[in-house]
Amino acid sequence: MSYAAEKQVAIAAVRRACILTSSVFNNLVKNETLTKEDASPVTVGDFAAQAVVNTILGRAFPNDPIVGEEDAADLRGDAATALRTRIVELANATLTAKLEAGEKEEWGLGPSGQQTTEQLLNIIDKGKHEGKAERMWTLDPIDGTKGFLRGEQYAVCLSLIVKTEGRTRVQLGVIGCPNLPSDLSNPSSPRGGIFVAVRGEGAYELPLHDPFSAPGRRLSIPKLTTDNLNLLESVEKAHSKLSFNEVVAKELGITKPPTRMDSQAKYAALARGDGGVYLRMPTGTGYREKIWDHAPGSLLVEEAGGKVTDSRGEDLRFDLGRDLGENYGVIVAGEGVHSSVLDAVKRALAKEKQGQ
Ligand SMILES: Nc1ncnc2c1ncn2[C@@H]1O[C@H](COP(=O)(O)OS(=O)(=O)O)[C@@H](OP(=O)(O)O)[C@H]1O
Ligand SMILES: [Mg+2]
Ligand SMILES: [Mg+2]
Ligand SMILES: [Mg+2]
Repeated sequence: MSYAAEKQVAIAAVRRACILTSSVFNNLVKNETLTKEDASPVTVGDFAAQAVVNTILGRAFPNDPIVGEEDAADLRGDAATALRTRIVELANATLTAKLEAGEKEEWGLGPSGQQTTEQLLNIIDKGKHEGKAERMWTLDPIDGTKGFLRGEQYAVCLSLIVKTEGRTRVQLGVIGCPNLPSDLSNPSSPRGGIFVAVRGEGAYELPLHDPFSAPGRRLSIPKLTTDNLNLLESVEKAHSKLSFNEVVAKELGITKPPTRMDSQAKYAALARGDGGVYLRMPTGTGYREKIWDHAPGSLLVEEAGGKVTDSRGEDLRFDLGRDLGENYGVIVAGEGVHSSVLDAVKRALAKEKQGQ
């Protein structure tokens, strides 16, 4: 299946959300960030971007469930009036902006797209789905919120997961990276891109502001050897075990320093040929990885010629609910090096067990 209609809607939704988040960053004021129950931050940008994407998906594919990271519970009380007002203003400004190439008014866009506060809170809550369905979307409206707040990497991440022939797999992935430099080695190179993959059709990078103007650049992971590999890893020490990565790098004979980057921009960078290995091993707190943090990125890398597994070499599970299941870590690499990385991870795990 080509998922052409879904792809068009998803690209348009991610583009609008990226414009919103970029404008929020430039105008973010102090009280526009909340701390969630798990102590992680969420901003007016995360909520408003989820409202925008869910509105578009809800209009274009009303029967599809959405598994979104955020919910509106913290926005409903009197204490949240200022926050709520700002989110409504941002979401409506984004939805009502004039129609661009590839967009349709029936998706809730353009001058007639204004929503009430209640409608927007309810559409944010459409993302509360349990994550088990024959067909569902995943949305991370701002992946890497901490990176977003630092003015560094973050991504708007959308995927479509479908069960076909008994297998639940990601079929479409769209990742908007407003801050990703076109050349990672040159931070002043032009920034921003939309990364798109449809299963069986390859991975592409499109221009962020005009994604329908051209077919985009096809992505293919170059054949790297351990001499020219380097690790891509999280910035936040709490999100993955960076000390373990050092051991794996040694096992692999990698000499280049790691590239640290927030969000699924790591998957996008890898798909484009930067780095070569994204390693995300659990820190031992019992945290379970979320499907929206890996679904679009994993398809993007696979379609660019890479492989994504856990540390046992097994496929990631997108059929268990909002979590990926028990956290065995995530190993992402080009086809040619994935098995060496997996072996190195296994050796490093064995050494860790022996207390070496
Ligand atoms: N303890 C723990 N372990 C592993 N992962 C966690 C943990 N806590 C949070 N998260 C998730 O990490 C998401 C951000 O991942 P990143 O790769 O961007 O991490 S990092 O910021 O680069 O460190 C982040 O996504 P966002 O919340 O969308 O930013 C979280 O879903
Ligand atoms: Mg995330
Ligand atoms: Mg997020
Ligand atoms: Mg978050």
